[in-house]
Amino acid sequence: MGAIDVEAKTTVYVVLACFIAASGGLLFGYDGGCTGGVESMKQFAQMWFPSTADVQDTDFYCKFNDKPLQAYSSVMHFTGAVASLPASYVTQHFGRTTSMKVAGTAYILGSILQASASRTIAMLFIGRILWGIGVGFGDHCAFIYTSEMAPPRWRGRLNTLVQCGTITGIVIASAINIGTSRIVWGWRISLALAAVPGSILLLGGIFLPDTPNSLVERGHVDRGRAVLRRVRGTPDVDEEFSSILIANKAAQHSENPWRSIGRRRNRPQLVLAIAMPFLQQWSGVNAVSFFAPQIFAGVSAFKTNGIEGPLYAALLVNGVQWIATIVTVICVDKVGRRSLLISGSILGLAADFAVAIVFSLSYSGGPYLPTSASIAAIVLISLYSISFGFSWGPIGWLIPSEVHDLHTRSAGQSITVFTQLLSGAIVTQVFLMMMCNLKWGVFVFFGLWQTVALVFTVLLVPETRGVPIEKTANFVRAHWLWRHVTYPGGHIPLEDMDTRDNRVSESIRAGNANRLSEDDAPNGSSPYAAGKAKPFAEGKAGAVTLQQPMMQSLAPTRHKKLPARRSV
Ligand SMILES: OC[C@H]1O[C@](O)(CO)[C@@H](O)[C@@H]1O
Repeated sequence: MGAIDVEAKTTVYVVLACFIAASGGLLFGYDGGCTGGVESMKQFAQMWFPSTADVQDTDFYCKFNDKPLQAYSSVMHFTGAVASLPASYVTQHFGRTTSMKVAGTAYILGSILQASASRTIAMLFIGRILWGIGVGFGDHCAFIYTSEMAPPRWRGRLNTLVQCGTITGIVIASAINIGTSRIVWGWRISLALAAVPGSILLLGGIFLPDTPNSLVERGHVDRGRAVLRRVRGTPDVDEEFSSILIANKAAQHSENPWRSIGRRRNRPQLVLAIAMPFLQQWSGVNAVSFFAPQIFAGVSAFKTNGIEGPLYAALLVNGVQWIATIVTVICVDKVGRRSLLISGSILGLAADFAVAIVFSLSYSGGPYLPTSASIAAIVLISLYSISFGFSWGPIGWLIPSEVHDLHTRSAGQSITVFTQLLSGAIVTQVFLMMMCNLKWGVFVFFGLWQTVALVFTVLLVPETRGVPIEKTANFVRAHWLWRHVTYPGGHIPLEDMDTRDNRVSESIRAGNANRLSEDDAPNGSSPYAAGKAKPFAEGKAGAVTLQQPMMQSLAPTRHKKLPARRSV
């Protein structure tokens, strides 16, 4: 029995399309890297937040504990969280590329407003609100676009490009800030340059094709097939296209996706959609990415370098994260998601606790840490940053974006973007206040969240590497623990067994669906549920292959014999 490799070619075209879509991440990153640095520039601080402009003698932990400054930092996140909800509607009903256009346009307008702000601080805040809209829409569509365009074997790699875009944006903005901090009104240049990633995304929205899944979902079946042929670089796409059609057919519920996602059968996906971005943010990454210049402004090793010293430290910490993220882009489809998450959590929590120990032992009041402690802090914060870069940074986005059925995918992605940005907003808003009150304890706090993330991953995160996107939802439902949440008694119904198990698919082909469940699943337990059958077969180099009978069992006529799907 021949196995059919559904891995189509990974064409230059699809890689390029995903690169452009990944600039949805660039918007987010540029914002993060730019804002922290701009806030630490003297002219900007004197003009807009005068109480933070002269902090020479203030306590190390409390230097930047300024309410308006925190509000300016976090307003982008709050708006982004809110914007991700309408983004779901637009992405689902008007296409992924329409959301790209909205995101790019809002971001460009936000840059113009902030860079030209004078007299009233409202211009700064409105500009940042527009950036929030850009990030809410941009993150929403970028992850869905890359997941749907990518062939299964490359999905992890292409999807993690978005986070790679984010950290690239942070690094570029950190480098630009070093240059602009030497120029009078340099902060305006930093803010104006944000229009560049906005323009890339806008042009992408105008010139890129929408995904085959979105086109089919919106009734453009022929265009969907044509795009699939173009991105796969072959006319022979019938098998993949038929699974998109079937997934679309299954998705044509009359039920509202927001209601569907709350159903019992979608509970694991919903929990992953919320927990992954939540845990990603509560590991404290924004404290490091956005506030690195502020943290390092209190570190004695940099005090002689004026404003530039902390900016260099920020560049270093984000630069190592950038390298770690690229490593994951390269290896995520080989190594798998779980092992990266687990090792990242362990390294991250160790680094957090170690930073807390260094700070607690060396702090004796006053504005600066001793030099040896400063160096230790930079090394440890860099280690934390590396751990985030190869694990929760990219994979905290990847898993939630690939686990939903087509019908609930856009709503699910909104929930993820909403949770991510809301958590980011809260961390951003309270971090400087927490640092002032908890002092080194803030790093213990973040370390504890990393411990929660570790336990969550071990128990509840399924390994979705190589599973075709049309099948990940059933794959997750069948996870050894989740299946007890998804199905009454933990028994997987036959219609959800769209696995590569030959026995299942051959029996379906032979019209023995009912016999299979009686013979092979005594007491109602299925061979899959009982762990006898392997859900997915792996070919060479981790490529997932579809078995011939499985493909035939996917044909709509074969489903006639299957029991009707219940809403659980
Ligand atoms: O790389 C760090 C950055 O990435 C994000 O997690 C977004 O994916 C941000 O919250 C953070 O600042």
